[in-house]
Amino acid sequence: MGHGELRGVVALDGPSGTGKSSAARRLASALGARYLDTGAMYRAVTLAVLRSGADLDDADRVAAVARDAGLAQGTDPADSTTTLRGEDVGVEIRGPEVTRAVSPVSANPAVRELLVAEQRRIVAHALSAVGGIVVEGRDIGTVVVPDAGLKVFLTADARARAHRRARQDGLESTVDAVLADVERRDAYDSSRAVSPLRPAPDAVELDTTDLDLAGVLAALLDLAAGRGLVAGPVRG
Ligand SMILES: Nc1ncnc2c1ncn2[C@@H]1O[C@H](COP(=O)(O)OP(=O)(O)O)[C@@H](O)[C@H]1O
Ligand SMILES: Nc1ccn([C@H]2C[C@H](O)[C@@H](COP(=O)(O)OP(=O)(O)O)O2)c(=O)n1
Repeated sequence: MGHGELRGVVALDGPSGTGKSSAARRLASALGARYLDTGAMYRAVTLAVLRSGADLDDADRVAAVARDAGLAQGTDPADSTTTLRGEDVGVEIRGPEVTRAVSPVSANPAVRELLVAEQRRIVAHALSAVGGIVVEGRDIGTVVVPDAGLKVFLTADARARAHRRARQDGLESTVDAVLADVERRDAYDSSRAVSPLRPAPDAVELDTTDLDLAGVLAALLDLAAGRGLVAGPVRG
């Protein structure tokens, strides 16, 4: 409230546990904008692949399952739903089976081509409907919306990210296991051939290790306002 309205696209990228989802959702809510969680889309396709029994290494089969999955991703920051043929899979896509398989599925070039096209369609629709959208993922500033008005690359120490993730999952005792998983997925996502995780040359890097969520939101609001992306009253 009282922050003004987002005009254009804010792209938030970065590794797991840096706070992309939390920050993107809050920023979109504060600025009356839509919110797109692209990781949820890769996770939902991964769930469809696991359910189909397809071999994760069978690139053609995985791509065919992705095309037939009936995926729909909502953009309401207060309730962003992910459905497969109308079935809400928001909880299941956060489970360990999907988390284990999502990196290889998201490295599939045909899957990326399909989802990037869908993400661009969602962005264009949001811009014409409400004028602003916050999009988070790994390749938003580099591939999906290279002309975004603001690109932010979130970072944080791996151990801080593992602590956040473990707390989120209610597994405080297994920080070391979560840390290993976070580091494995970072390495995989950063080294894949297609759209590897890396900051766009014109992205602003924001280290969230020592910031709480309110601090991250304040920094993002300042950056968006500084880029002239916020119309109307800016704070107070
Ligand atoms: N700056 C922060 N300080 C403390 N906890 C945070 C911060 N950012 C995120 N978290 C917590 O860490 C967990 C992972 O955050 P999330 O937004 O899902 O990260 P990402 O989308 O980058 O994987 C969530 O439980 C969230 O509440
Ligand atoms: N734009 C995107 C978003 C996610 N991915 C891949 C890489 C990630 O390991 C998985 C899951 O992304 P998600 O943001 O849900 O993951 P975390 O919340 O960080 O655990 O999807 C991607 O390749 N490109």
